[in-house]
Amino acid sequence: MSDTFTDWLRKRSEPDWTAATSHPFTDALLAGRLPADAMRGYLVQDYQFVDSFLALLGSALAKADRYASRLEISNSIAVVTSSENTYFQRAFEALEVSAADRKHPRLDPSTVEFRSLMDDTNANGSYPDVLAVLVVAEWSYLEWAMGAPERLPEDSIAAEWITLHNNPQFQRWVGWLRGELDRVGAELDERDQARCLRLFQHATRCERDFFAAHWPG
Ligand SMILES: Cc1ncc(CN)c(N)n1
Repeated sequence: MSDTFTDWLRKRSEPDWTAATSHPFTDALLAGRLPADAMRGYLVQDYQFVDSFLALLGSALAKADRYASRLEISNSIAVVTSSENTYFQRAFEALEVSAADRKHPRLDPSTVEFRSLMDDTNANGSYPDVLAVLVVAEWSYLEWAMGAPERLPEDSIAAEWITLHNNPQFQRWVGWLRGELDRVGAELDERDQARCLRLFQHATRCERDFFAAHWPG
């Protein structure tokens, strides 16, 4: 069977893709041996990531070429703004994150870089461009989280972060998102496909660097 557009994007993003999806940070998270300080720092920065990520989902919603796609995207927006948001609030309580760090933490350079990629794609990108960045953010998370052992970490903050990213609804969403980029990507000319590839590669490096910034090893 021939490669889909997203298979091609991913292959052309190696070795960064593998570095982002089998990082020592996620290996430790899955094994239940990630230090609480590392998880706290990561989640504080990730909450800032989620702000721009949500705006990027909104950009996809606005730029989509059909109503059925808008419905799929709005389902994902509902998850980010409900179960994922309450997860952050509970995790911040459990990890004793200060009010200042919940709202206005000092941003790590890896957060700044990822946010500016998302904000720029939101402001200037086409629908396929936006999808390219979203696909990396969601597919890479699905991939590491699917490596979860049968016995999840006892720590509920770690366990829940894993299941948020490998549950059947999330698997279905990532499958849809990839299919959507395969659909609209097939219509692009070579120049526009190359721009999607550059965005995909940039987002993959951002994912790798985000984990590296919080890995104490
Ligand atoms: C950095 C990052 N990338 C992706 C995801 C999954 N939406 C996330 N929560 N954080």
